[in-house]
Amino acid sequence: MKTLKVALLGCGNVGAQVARILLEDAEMLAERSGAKLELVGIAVRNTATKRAVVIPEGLFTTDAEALVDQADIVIELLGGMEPASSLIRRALSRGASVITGNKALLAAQGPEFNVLAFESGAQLRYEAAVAGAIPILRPIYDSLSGDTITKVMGIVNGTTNFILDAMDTTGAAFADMLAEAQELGYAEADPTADVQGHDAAAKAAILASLAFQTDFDLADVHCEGITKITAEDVAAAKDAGMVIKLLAIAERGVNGIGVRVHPTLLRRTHPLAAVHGAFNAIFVEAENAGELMFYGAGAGGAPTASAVLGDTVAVARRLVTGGPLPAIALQQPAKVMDFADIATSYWISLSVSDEPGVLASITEIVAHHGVSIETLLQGGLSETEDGVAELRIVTHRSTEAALAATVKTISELAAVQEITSVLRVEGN
Ligand SMILES: NC(=O)C1=CN([C@@H]2O[C@H](COP(=O)(O)OP(=O)(O)OC[C@H]3O[C@@H](n4cnc5c(N)ncnc54)[C@H](OP(=O)(O)O)[C@@H]3O)[C@@H](O)[C@H]2O)C=CC1
Ligand SMILES: N[C@@H](CC=O)C(=O)O
Repeated sequence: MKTLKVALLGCGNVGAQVARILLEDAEMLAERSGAKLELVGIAVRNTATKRAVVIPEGLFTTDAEALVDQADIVIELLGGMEPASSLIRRALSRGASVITGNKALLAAQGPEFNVLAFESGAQLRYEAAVAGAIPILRPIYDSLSGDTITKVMGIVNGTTNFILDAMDTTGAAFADMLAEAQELGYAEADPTADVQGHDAAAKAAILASLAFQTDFDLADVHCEGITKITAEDVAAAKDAGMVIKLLAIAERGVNGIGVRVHPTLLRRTHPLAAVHGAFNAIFVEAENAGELMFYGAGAGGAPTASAVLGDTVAVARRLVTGGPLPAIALQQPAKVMDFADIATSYWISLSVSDEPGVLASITEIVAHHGVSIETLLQGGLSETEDGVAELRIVTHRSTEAALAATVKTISELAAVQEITSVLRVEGN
């Protein structure tokens, strides 16, 4: 049986689990690959660090370049831009195949890596980069290649779902749940990438690129994180039979493809509302397949390692059987829809002076901007002791531009004391 040399870059949350599986399940992996997968080394920053799993000491090295230069397959799980980018380029340039979970790097440099891989005949796979253990990239790119995808919408960040879910179900505090997500190995090395939405935005760019056969990068994704979501927002949503989730949405519109990440209100009857903890789920709509939903563990060492090993076996099989790689698909230039043109509906929560005519003025403003009201929550105005009343409005779908203008004009009304929150609503 052929032996393929595997270099592992990184031995953190995910890398340590990949090493464990490569060592513990070597026989099973060899049977499935048709080749012995020999772990020849693990590059880390500090070889003395105690690891989550027992790994022979002799495997560790700080010389990542030398390790890459002797490998048939390089698994990059360092995270960040450098040295990950240079090491991936080094591997691909010499024809070694690369597996990575580094969505931030792929969203920035994926097209260049694809070209390098094509030129040298190397394989590049990155199923772990989006939604942890869930097989989503291969289904989108391969299984649905005979269909036309119209929309991809999902929860693709485990850390933020873990935080928002805990705020909703137990009333836990944002900061406490972020610390726990870090402890459990869900968060990025710099967790601001999770809570500010950048991790989900990178995944949205990758999903959109594969779903719509065009190259999107981070700059094409409208991105809002969850740092402004308060306990009051979560409670108000709950009160209205809704839940707040951070969604990544890529959809075909009249003027192109819109890709966005933002906190979104969902009715509790929506399937995505039932995605708890660090789980992820992705809805795909295609012209002929209709609606599909993919669900599973979206973060964490072992679940993510499962996706990495799936790619490793797939790469090894091709290295064993040989044969030409499929020709690289000619990517169309991205026609990114202007965010202002995207159609959505708004939840507007505001406090107003409890005086006659307020409701009529607000209704008039909304209509003036061509927007229509779907629901006035809590029956419209509900009086409080100090003459201030809370009002919650859910609009029908309209353009972002019209909705933002509506909110601005409402905020200028003398009777409006504060716009307490503006969130988007999906699935109504
Ligand atoms: N955690 C998760 O749930 C998921 C993570 N990913 C992605 O997988 C990748 C790895 O994530 P994760 O395992 O959580 O990250 P960790 O921060 O836990 O681990 C990173 C590893 O890389 C090593 N490393 C970092 N920089 C260098 C360097 N300059 N030279 C040598 N070694 C270096 C570290 O070495 P040392 O230990 O010595 O410090 C560590 O072993 C990231 O791209 C992440 O986005 C993808 C899906 C899910
Ligand atoms: N930090 C990420 C890890 C997986 O991609 C997340 O929380 O989803």
